[in-house]
Amino acid sequence: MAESAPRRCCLGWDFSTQQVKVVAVDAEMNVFYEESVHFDRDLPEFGTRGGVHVHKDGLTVTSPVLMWVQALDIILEKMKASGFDFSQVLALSGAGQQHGSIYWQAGAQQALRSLSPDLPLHQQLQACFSISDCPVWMDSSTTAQCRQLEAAVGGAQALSCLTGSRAYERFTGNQIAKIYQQNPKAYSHTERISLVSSFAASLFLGSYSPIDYSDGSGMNLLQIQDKVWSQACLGSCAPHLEEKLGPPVPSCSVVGAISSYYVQRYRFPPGCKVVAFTGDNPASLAGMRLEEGDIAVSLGTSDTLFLWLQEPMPALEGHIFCNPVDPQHYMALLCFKNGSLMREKIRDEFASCSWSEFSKALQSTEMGNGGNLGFYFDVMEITPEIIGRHRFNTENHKVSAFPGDVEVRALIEGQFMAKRIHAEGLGYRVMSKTKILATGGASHNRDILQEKGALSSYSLGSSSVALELTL
Ligand SMILES: Nc1ncnc2c1ncn2[C@@H]1O[C@H](COP(=O)(O)OP(=O)(O)O)[C@@H](O)[C@H]1O
Ligand SMILES: O=C(CO)[C@@H](O)[C@H](O)COP(=O)(O)O
Repeated sequence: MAESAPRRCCLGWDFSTQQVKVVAVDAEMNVFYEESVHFDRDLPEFGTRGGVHVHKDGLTVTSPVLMWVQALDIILEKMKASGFDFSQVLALSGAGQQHGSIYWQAGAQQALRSLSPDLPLHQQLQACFSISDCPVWMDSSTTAQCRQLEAAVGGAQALSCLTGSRAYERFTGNQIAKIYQQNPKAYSHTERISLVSSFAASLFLGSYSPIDYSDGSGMNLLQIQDKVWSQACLGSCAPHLEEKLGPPVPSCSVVGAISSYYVQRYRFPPGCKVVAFTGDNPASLAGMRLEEGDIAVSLGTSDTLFLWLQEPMPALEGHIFCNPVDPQHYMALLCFKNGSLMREKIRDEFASCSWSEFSKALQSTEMGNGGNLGFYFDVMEITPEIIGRHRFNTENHKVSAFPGDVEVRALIEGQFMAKRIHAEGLGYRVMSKTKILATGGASHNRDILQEKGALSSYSLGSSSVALELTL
């Protein structure tokens, strides 16, 4: 059999809530290789559901750090077994679920620097973390720390003007403050704190990778205009925090060459560059080549809506992050926690656990749902803070249930309506030329996307909305 010609490429990694994924992209921007490891399915020994552990209080949500490390081992071995030619990889970068934090124990940098190519990473990094279960973006247990931080800087709006967001429970500064207050020993044994993105980059770099401006904006710690850590915020959260975070860098920085571990074990070229990893939403803004005026909807575990901004407009709802492409610009983001997992629940309850039945329900009902409206928040929502299922019939009376098909449509219409209402609250206007781009797992479902386009046109009346799909 003829050998195929070597294909120079870059690798893109995604350490998201439910899985680790990789794509290889060639010089013509063709994605010619994809692989993934799904935490619940492929690493059942960690006992996660949807990639996380929800604690008894219903508010604390964590993920095991060694699960992420082992997922990387598995995916690299899968690539090797498939004959993937690592020697052609010129550079790699990637994304991580935002806000999650990793606590490297004293001595971990040394372990990272002296990895043996004979062993998988997870066997060598077992003793490297002072917190084994890391807080992730779904956590909402830090309300007390949020109020402390806002009080320390002169209130919610003042914090938003400084860091781009009022205090949010999942934002990393508040998570660090909770760990310092509740587990001071683990905090003092920590030599470095990474975000999921900079943690993943560190695994490839074989030393600590810096936090980038864009993902760093999701911490309530970074002054988004000056791009430096806010001394007032650091001081309010925990002592010696600046040295544990390290200086932040622009999102496009080359942070170094790949660790010799990968050169020896997988035959990566020694010059393979590691470009700073960033948050999954900033990475989507960059990867979807979003332009000013466009709006992107990501339908992953969370649903998010984001756009490119020239000037920051910090408010009490939503977030402003540093832009990952142009450090002079910004991006606005809204995050909805009841995204794909809520859709899966309604699918399981009303559409026989099948996406094709779910699609049939959407096809068999009319846009507008005969006046029936529903808002579904099985877990405490972020935008806005609300919980429960709320259904209203055509007479605007609250009801406790809809027929199955109506329920499915009410969920999808309610989700897109909420996105639109909150985006307009941020000052964003859908105009006749607005492109709405979609990404994330549920964007593969054309019937769900149909609703996105239809709802935009529907609520706009005569405006036509171009729907461009990025699958
Ligand atoms: N055909 C489909 N229709 C609707 N949703 C889907 C479909 N296929 C996958 N999904 C949803 O996509 C989600 C995963 O999306 P993904 O963007 O990969 O998430 P993450 O990056 O957060 O891990 C799953 O939870 C699943 O509900
Ligand atoms: O909290 C946010 C954004 O602020 C989430 O969007 C996380 O970044 C998780 O992303 P997914 O795993 O859903 O892609």
